[in-house]
Amino acid sequence: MAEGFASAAERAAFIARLPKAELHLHIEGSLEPELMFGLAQRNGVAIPFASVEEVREAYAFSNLQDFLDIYYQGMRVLLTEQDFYELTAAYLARARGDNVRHVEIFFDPQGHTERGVSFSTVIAGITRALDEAREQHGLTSKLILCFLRHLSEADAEATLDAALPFVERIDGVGLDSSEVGHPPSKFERVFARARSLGLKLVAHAGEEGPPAYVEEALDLLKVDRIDHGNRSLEDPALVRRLAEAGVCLTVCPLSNLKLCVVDDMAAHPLRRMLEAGLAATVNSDDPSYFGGYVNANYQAVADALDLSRAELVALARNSFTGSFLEQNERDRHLAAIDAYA
Ligand SMILES: Nc1ncnc2[nH]cnc12
Ligand SMILES: [Zn+2]
Repeated sequence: MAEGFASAAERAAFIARLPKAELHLHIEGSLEPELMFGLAQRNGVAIPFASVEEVREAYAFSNLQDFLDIYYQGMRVLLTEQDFYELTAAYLARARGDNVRHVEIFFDPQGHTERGVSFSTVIAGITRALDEAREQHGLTSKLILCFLRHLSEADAEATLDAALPFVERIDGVGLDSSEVGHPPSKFERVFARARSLGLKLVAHAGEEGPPAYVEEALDLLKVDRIDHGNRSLEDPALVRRLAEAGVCLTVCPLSNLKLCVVDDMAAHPLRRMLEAGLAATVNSDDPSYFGGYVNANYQAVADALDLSRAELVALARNSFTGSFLEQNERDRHLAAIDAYA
């Protein structure tokens, strides 16, 4: 057992009560099969599954694209403001159960507007649940609009236009979907416009794509954080740069395993990232599809790598220092971690 824990059960209890932030969560990826079935029925949307068990059996992926095909199909049951509210409220309840104190949520508006669901419907449902969680439970949040990188930059520009009436409710923009063949450079102009609007910037990079995509995200998009970033480790100069600049990486262990970014959790690069001085964090990405929410991700990687108390505390601290919270809020959470640890 790692230093500081008498047993795996003691480490599990420590993780469960550790205050943490989640910085990489696609709200559409938290759609549990039970809710998918319920919404399909309520909205009269046909889905190609006969049971919840059949849905879960379909969640066997050999790469990112395999997953994305089923993820875009799943979100077709989301039609009304109430649907987006229920989806978001269900995730926030899970997050609270994992002692998550702050969340930064991605949403994919193009996955909805292309089906005729308006931007205002999506954002009204999500923000109603976020506001409720803040008022009732003190769970704070930021909202990040992701552009789908397999679509054109013109489509992303039109999406940013559609977001303008709601820009007060949006904290940042991101870049997700099929990575290889869709480098960050494709979105340089729309990210520059988002930056000029005062929005924070993040991008998925180095999940399946090469280290050069991480460099492009930094140099051309000028991102504040890198989502995933695993393949940065292939380039020692890039690792040094990320460490020196303190760039937060939002790492997603169960996602990496399910999408075959790593072959085995014991080979996960999280400890190597920490040892290299990278500001790595642990997140769930698409928890309904990948088999677990944030504590399950901490648990899986901690068990496989035998992470110590100090390493777990570092990961939780990184989740707040890498967040878009105001400094005094970050300090309040860091003090809570120190008091707990
Ligand atoms: N892990 C992931 N990578 C890229 N796009 C995504 N969309 C939802 N999850 C994603
Ligand atoms: Zn992601």
